[in-house]
Amino acid sequence: MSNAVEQSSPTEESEVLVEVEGLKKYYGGDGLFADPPVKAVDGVDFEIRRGETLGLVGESGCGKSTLGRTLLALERATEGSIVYNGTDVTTLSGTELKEWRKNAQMVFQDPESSLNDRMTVGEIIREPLDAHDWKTMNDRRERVLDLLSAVGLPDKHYFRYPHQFSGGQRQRIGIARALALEPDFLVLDEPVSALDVSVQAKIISLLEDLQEEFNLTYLLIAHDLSVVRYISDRVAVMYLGKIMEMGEAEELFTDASNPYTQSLLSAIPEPDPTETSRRITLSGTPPSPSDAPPGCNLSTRCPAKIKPEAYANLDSDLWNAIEQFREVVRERARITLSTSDRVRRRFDRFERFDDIEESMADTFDDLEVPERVDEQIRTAVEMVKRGRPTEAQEHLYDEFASVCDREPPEMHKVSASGRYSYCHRHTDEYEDVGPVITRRADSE
Ligand SMILES: Nc1ncnc2c1ncn2[C@@H]1O[C@H](COP(=O)(O)OP(=O)(O)OP(=O)(O)O)[C@@H](O)[C@H]1O
Repeated sequence: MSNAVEQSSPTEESEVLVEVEGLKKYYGGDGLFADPPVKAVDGVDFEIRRGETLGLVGESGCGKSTLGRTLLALERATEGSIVYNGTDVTTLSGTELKEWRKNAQMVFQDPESSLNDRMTVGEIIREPLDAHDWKTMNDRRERVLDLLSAVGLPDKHYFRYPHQFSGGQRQRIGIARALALEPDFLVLDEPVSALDVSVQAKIISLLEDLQEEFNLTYLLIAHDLSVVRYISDRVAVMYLGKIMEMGEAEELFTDASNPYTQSLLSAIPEPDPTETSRRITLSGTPPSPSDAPPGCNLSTRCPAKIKPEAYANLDSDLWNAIEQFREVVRERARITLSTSDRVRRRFDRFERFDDIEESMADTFDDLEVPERVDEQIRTAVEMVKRGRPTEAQEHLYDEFASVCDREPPEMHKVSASGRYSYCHRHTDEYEDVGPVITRRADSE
């Protein structure tokens, strides 16, 4: 248990290289009649220390690549600051931005498509040097030869073409190119996921050697959690545009605090088949990043969600059924109605959502439903049938929402090393995450 804190860590011995505050990256949403924006990154605060590897994990679409690209100013931030070595990168443009970009580069996932097949390897690696008019042509050639050697490729590859190489070799070329301008900071976006396992190990070891040799700082985006655990000093866990938990890698992997991290980690297969660990499944599907829940981002799927006071002692199956039904109504509210549907609704002829009755029956038929709950559900069903799912959604929210639906959680320091996590359960007011998840899983 802990209290909400300003972001801080007692182990902040090393120098901070990148400091991110309130960073948001939204797509679209401009204009009077536009759809709501896609909130790919929705207010993240963290820092990256010089020389460390920060792992960034989370389900597909949670905003990892967007965050990586925004940190490199390849995307313009919607809000917030990215202070790199004292400079707020979000305020740079033109020559200043071009000059800054030397410091920070990206290594892409797919070595098949990220290299231009019409250029020789030498030209590919030299291109950033040419673009920045770096020293003389002779110096550039020397630099490329040095880089080839640094990534373990012989000089003779200078005049060859990328298609003559294997995936691993192509990734070495991509890494050499990223290093050309002597950056301090690299975003590695799934750098090994397109490679065979045996090749993955070699590229990881190369990245480690280069980090040591050139004192590089890495942000490593990867979906393979074992790779992240192996290579990262610290790890940030992202869900729906927000960081849910962040801290020392080994500690986070063995003692996660946030329900989302616990669920993500429970999906890793046990190396020892005699050990059985429980898989924590999240209900439903992730909400759209253009329609995130108003409270905690995880509130629609959380395995440790807090129940509202009036229903604190409600049977777990019934509680799950209510949550499931709320999700069904939420899905209906996301459907854009055609003009004819809206006309029918106006004249009380709307029938498109009549099957909500069936969904209600499927969800609640085997359960004992108290009168108060029954009444609320039936009212919502009538609203949906009349073509007003948003009203139904609000009606269910008013009755069944808990603190998790209503308020975004604050950041809490959850370990002595300074790991932090966003969850309402990290306060003394509520039972801790672990026992709740275990009890709910046992009762299923
Ligand atoms: N240029 C864009 N325009 C509109 N939406 C975008 C754009 N780029 C990303 N998105 C949306 O932003 C959200 C986050 O995408 P992003 O690629 O950053 O996620 P991710 O975690 O890196 O996913 P993955 O692991 O699959 O690469 C997604 O909903 C995606 O569709």
